[in-house]
Amino acid sequence: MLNVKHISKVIDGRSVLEDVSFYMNPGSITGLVGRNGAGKTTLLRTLIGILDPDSGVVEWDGKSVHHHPELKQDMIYVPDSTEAFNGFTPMELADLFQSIYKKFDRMHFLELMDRFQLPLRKKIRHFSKGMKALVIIIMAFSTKASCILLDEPTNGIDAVIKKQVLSYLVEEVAESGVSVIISTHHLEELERVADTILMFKEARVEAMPGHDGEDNRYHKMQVVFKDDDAEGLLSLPTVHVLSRVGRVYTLLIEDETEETVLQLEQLKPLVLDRLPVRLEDLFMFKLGGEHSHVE
Ligand SMILES: Nc1ncnc2c1ncn2[C@@H]1O[C@H](COP(=O)(O)OP(=O)(O)OP(=O)(O)O)[C@@H](O)[C@H]1O
Repeated sequence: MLNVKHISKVIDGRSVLEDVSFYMNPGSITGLVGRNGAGKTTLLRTLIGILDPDSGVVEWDGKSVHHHPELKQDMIYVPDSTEAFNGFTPMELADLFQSIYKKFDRMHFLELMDRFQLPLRKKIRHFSKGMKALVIIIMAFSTKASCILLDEPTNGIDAVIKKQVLSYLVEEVAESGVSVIISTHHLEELERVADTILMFKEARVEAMPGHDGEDNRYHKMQVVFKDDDAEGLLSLPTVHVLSRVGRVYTLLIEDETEETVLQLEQLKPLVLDRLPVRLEDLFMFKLGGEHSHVE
């Protein structure tokens, strides 16, 4: 199990990680989201031991990752750029990984390369983005590491390959019980696969359940008012406006929903409908800033 305890990191005088704590169970997928420059890559690089935290500890199965280099056999970080691998063929890369990761499963690697019809002896620089993404992910899972950190794994790949990559991830996690962290800006794909979402804001991380992007604390409603006067609505402390187009408001309601809905009904709206909460709604609400909604 990965256990991150109160890690903090300052880079160039700026606090990038501040008292970050969370844990990750075996056989789970954790999504890491946050705005550009929030600190996602820094967190992944700190978890794997490339960067040292200024304070706090990262434990894998009870041992500090930073004090037990042998744990690196069981953890792998896949960066968002695969340029370093361009000069290799997949077979050459497999040889390299096998020399580093003692549990590297060559049969598994060959089976997957065959399943996804990827060439073994062609230089990776000649692969499409999608093929590159798949090879690197296959390579990571073939190491048989129990903790796999993926930085933007589906960047720039088309919807068909993305679906294949995500299905493959879910299958691997279910079968082999590995723990996976995926850092991504593609919120809709996390909704489908993540058990937990870690949301970055101002160097701090909030963990929330990932079930289809829903969070029990929040409910989404669409309201249409008879006239332009929605002052009553905006004065309700548990109501946040996600968007407004004319008299149509999309709202995120926090806690005490029934009471708030009663108050909304008293404003006699023309329409008051419940909508499913998407991860994107929570992202906009929590990370979008004060003026993120459409006026
Ligand atoms: N080696 C470094 N030197 C100086 N500043 C750095 C370094 N690494 C990261 N930073 C700064 O730390 C902050 C977090 O960067 P990081 O790459 O972790 O963010 P991110 O969430 O992964 O961003 P993105 O989504 O755009 O990839 C940024 O302000 C970045 O400029």
